[in-house]
Amino acid sequence: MLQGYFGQNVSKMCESINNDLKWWCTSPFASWLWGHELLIFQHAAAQLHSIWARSFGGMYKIKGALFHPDIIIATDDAAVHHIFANSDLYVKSPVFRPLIMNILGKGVIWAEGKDWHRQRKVLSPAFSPESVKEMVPAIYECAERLERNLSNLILDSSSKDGKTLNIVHYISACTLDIIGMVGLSHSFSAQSTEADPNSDAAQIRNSWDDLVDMGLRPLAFLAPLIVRAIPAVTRVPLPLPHSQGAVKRIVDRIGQKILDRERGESKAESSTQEETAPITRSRDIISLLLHAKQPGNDAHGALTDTQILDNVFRLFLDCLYNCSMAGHETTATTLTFTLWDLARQPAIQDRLRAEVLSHGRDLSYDNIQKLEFLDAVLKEGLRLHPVTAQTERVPLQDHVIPLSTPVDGIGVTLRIKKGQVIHIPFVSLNTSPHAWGPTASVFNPSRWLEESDPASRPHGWNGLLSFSDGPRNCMGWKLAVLEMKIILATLIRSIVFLDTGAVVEEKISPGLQPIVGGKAECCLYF
Ligand code: HEM
Repeated sequence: MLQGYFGQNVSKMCESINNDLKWWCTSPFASWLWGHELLIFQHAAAQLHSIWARSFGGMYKIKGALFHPDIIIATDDAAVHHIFANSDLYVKSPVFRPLIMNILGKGVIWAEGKDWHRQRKVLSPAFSPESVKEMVPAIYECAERLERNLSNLILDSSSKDGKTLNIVHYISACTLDIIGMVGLSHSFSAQSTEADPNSDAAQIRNSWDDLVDMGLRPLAFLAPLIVRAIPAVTRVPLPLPHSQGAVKRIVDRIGQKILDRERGESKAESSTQEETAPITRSRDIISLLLHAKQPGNDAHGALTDTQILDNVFRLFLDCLYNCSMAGHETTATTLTFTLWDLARQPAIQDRLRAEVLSHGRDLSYDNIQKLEFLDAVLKEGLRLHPVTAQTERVPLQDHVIPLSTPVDGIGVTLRIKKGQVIHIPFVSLNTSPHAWGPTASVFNPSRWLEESDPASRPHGWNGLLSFSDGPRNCMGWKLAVLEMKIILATLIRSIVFLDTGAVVEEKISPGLQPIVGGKAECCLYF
């Protein structure tokens, strides 16, 4: 029988769950082989955790697959805040680190301890408010290109009844172009209408599609479980790391080219600096990393070439696997889901369009900041569809976790052992009725415009866990938010998005994905 962590009554849970979970209710045991993990995989992202958290409270245990010890699911606000605040103690699973290293290299996402502190410090200036503001012209350029491309496609459509497009690829091409320009001063031309199918952008796109497809197959359930049961398997060339290896090779090659170009430029700069006025150094990420390597700059210590490449790579495949998604894919997926929400709620879409158009066609940076409803729509999209649907942490020593809701027989703290695997489902936290009220699962941007005491909100960015929390929160959140606001405002001012009526399921592969008929896609009608 499913054990509420603290032994709550299972019949209480049965009252609140829907029909397709009846099997679960009547099942006396978790599967002896798969524990509860197969069931969780078979459902929509974190769907079961949201239900179980309502029945068992903020902390409960599930049975691990392949005889893995029980896993704690944490959705208690104080506990989750405590875990993220102590990021040196609660680390990403050591078992999966070699896999992350194979896929992502030894960049900031893989690093722990002193290495992570150093890399994060070196990267931080690239994401300061001033640096992000400098990225605005590039973001506008790409957003307007997307608006033009979509408008032309709609106008060219021979059908009088409008046009249906899978919006995912268009938005992701736009955000790839943005990340190329702001991160690397590199143009991928992903939005070019005459795109070469062999171009880097096309290859990145194809590899990403392969990865998403693979994540929807049964192997995606098995692969991490096998790695967890037999960690040495990460040294065997498995299909999954191979597919990502292809992307890594592309990105390493681009990264190396950019590195050589930047090195050439810095040499040229230093040889002319004595004769001319000092040259303003570019603030893109690669330049910042190279700056950290300059002799005499001991502030952060020198990064090795491999670390520089790993961080370049990191830009493209940001958060992949452990926290999933590429820097551009995270943003693209959030936008896709938000547009889908707007397509299903035409009144909300109209209200957003009216707000954007009230500023004319001049969508300056300052004007964008003033758009309160746009801000509310974006927050609501991020709340309902956190692309990193869940994450995992493991304590390096025995520890005591504080709880916001005292539990009978346990009290206000929970003692946990070193090595205990803890899963934190962001989706469930962001849609908890306890924090967000009875309409927690409904797309209702107006909730952000209502008076509320900020202290009553959960921890995280505006009470959301979408960008995680604590010292290891998302480094790119300011860029992501600005980028999404500009793209959304640019599109909504001239295009009306309509729902096709297709049933879209949200699955994790490797981050949250819109899935229609077993395939990753989100079609909208224009
Ligand atoms: C909507 C867009 C985005 C979302 C929802 C998002 C979400 C997240 C989350 C949840 C984490 C923590 C994952 C974990 O610890 O398990 C993370 C980490 C990170 N994100 Fe993002 N991200 C987004 C966009 C970006 C962008 C555009 C960049 C940079 C270009 C970026 C850079 C990073 C970095 C560097 C980390 C690792 C931080 C560290 O470990 O110290 N993210 N992101």
